[in-house]
Amino acid sequence: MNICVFCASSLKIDEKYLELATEVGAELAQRGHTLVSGGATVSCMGAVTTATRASGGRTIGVIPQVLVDIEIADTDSDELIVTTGMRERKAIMDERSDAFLVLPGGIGTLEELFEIWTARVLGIHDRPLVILDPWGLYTPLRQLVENMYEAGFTRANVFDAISWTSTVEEAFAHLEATAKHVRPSVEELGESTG
Ligand SMILES: C/C(=C\CNc1ncnc2c1ncn2[C@@H]1O[C@H](COP(=O)(O)O)[C@@H](O)[C@H]1O)CO
Repeated sequence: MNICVFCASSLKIDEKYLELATEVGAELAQRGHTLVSGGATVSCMGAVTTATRASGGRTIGVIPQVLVDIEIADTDSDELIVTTGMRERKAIMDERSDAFLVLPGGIGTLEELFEIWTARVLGIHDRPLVILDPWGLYTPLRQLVENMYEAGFTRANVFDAISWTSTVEEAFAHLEATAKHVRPSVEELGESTG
């Protein structure tokens, strides 16, 4: 699968979040998946891409020109797509992904999570959306959405559209068990075209 990982760009976070992103990148590659990321070298975004390639995995980075200009683009990416802006970037990350994994992050990560979550609740797509939150950063968010549900602001399927996990193993097991369409690998494509 092409798995999109949304995660932090901040340089101020605890080392444990970078270690988690590294573990996720390695696991993603070892399970034979391709990483779709925001194409930046900073923080967890950089950690997940570096670890994916270090474990033999393929990476697709999608980054707006403005971030290329400040020289944080992941130029080692197997495929680096430069977009005119953030909206186009998110649209391409969406198009290129079979499943979505959200790690601890800030408001940029939340924006990405909510776009995919909302679309799934509305039935616009049925791809897996998994949160990996070992330290409970998103527990208040979950509570907030529960409050919204109880007050009638969200649809009943809001929690069917997302899975909360706390270990890397659990997160990947869930992504793989619930994915409905899987892309042929680069090797399989090569074989079929001779
Ligand atoms: C120069 C530094 C960071 C540059 N900022 C970003 N670089 C790349 N991608 C970013 C940046 N800020 C937001 N994004 C996007 O949102 C997600 C992460 O945002 P968050 O607020 O850190 O959760 C990320 O997936 C990007 O798509 C160093 O300070």
